[in-house]
Amino acid sequence: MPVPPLRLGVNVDHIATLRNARGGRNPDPVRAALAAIEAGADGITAHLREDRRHIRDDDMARLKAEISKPLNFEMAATPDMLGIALATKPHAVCLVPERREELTTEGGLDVVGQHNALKPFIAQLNDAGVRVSLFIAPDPRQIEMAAQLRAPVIEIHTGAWCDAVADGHSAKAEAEWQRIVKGAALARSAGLEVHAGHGLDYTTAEKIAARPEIVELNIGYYMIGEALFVGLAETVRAMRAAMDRGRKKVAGLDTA
Ligand SMILES: CC(=O)[C@@H](O)[C@H](O)COP(=O)(O)O
Ligand SMILES: NCC(=O)COP(=O)(O)O
Repeated sequence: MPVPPLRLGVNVDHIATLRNARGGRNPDPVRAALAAIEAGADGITAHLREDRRHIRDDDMARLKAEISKPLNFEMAATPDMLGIALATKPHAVCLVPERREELTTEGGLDVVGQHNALKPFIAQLNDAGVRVSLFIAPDPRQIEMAAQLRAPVIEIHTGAWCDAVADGHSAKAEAEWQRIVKGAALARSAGLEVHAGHGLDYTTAEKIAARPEIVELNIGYYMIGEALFVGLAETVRAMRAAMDRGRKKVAGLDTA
């Protein structure tokens, strides 16, 4: 059987985290999205959190207006967010759990416990032609309920696996990996499209890319961090050049 291509969705949330540290407009997550697409990203992911800690409403609107690739709008299942998503009409909405006090999205959505509450959100988004994805742990009960709820897509939360790999907890990492492998196979056999993401780096992305059931990875935080190092030297050179150009404009200046 042919192996489907694996799409890369670049999450630009943490460009906005940096921008918000100073307020203002820089660095701009839309500029980052355009650069990511130019470099080969197949789509852009952004999470409009209820507390607006990174992406803001106008970022989401600008992303939808300015990017040429699919926008994956991550959000909590709340009436306010549903209204914004229906007005924005992104390619996809990924429903995620949210707690204000968390540092990052710590677990998957409890679709088993919340199936009655989630049903109308999924139905309205489906009716609006938005592809719905549920961000869940690789837990068989959650996967089966996602299929029953008629969500076409799940995104497996890879955070627990990535944390265990990064912390060198090999037994835990292997157990989490097996959950992902089995969960991806179960989801595929239940007719779901399978995505994965959270905390992926080069090593974990390479490993999970070998799972043929998974057709999309959404990756942000690690790449934004790496981009600083890859880009810093060039940025320092550009700043040096700008300063030198300015200095040369001062008539008669002794630059020795
Ligand atoms: C749902 C998800 O995994 C991403 O949206 C990621 O969580 C973004 O980073 P924060 O969790 O820090 O908002
Ligand atoms: N849904 C996961 C995502 O968009 C990216 O997560 P991370 O790489 O920023 O941890």
